[in-house]
Amino acid sequence: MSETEGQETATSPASSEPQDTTAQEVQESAEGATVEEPQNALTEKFTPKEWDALKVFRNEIPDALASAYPDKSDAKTAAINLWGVTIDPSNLLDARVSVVLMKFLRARNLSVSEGKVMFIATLRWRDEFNVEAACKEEFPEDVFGQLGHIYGKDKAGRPVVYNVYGGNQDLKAIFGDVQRFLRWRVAFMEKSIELLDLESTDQMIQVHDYAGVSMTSRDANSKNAASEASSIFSSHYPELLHKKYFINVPSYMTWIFWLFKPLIPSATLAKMSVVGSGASTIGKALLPEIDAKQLPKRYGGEAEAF
Ligand code: HEM
Repeated sequence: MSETEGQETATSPASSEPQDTTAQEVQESAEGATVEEPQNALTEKFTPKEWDALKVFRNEIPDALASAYPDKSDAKTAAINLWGVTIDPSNLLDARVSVVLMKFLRARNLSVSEGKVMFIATLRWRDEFNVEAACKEEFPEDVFGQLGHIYGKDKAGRPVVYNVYGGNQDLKAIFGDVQRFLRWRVAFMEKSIELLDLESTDQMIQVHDYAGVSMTSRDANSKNAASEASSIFSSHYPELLHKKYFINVPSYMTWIFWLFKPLIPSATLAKMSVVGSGASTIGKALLPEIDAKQLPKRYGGEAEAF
């Protein structure tokens, strides 16, 4: 049975035309007419169970928007924008909207009620945190200029995003103001998401480079920043990560990985690997995913990058 077989739950009983369920799904509108379900390469991979959950979730969206924005009188009907996608409650039949909504369902094992709670909490958090302002903020180049790099793609076209938390960085200046760091980190995450077309790519690879860090780098501020950022990502950035590598981790510090275990959902933890130091060790871990031409030389690739 193909992955898309069984999605076609509401074809017109009068229709004797054979339906091409891989190209489009057909579903019944409120008036009983059949309407086409727009598809892209990502929605075509949804399973029948995922489609079922998505259809129920769509009906909950107006109510979710009303809960997220209690002060907005037209919240149930007004379109919102999330990660560059317009979510219009009056027309949710859009492939990229389906991809975004599916992230909340997948992060909650296809439970519509839990996915809805996460969706509402994410929209509220985005307002409270003021993600829009964080994205416009100018951060001092001498502090943040070398902290994040978006460079290259993996073999499946996913963007690769590097956080250089080691190196010769002034970690005291970076983490001295935890809230400012979080605004920078969230803005950097949003910038990385802009590279996802949500048509064929909807996840990224993240790399943390810890070259040169020591136990003294882990002060109260950097620990708070790390656990707060980690909690923001698991609560409000569902299913955006394909894999995450922690590279140049000093061997005596690998245990720190396990400190995060209680904070991170097990499915996310399974996407993470700790890699030792040196270009050849790192290359061995990353080259199966990222072509040498897309991988910086210092990580065992061939690219003349940062
Ligand atoms: C000593 C200096 C270190 C600093 C300044 C630091 C900084 C950070 C920051 C800011 C985050 C937030 C998440 C993000 O930015 O994507 C983070 C997350 C994390 N760090 Fe570190 N870290 C350090 C050492 C380590 C070490 C040695 C390990 C061991 C592998 C480690 C493992 C992790 C894990 C597992 C996460 C959670 C990732 C996530 O939720 O996506 N960290 N760290």
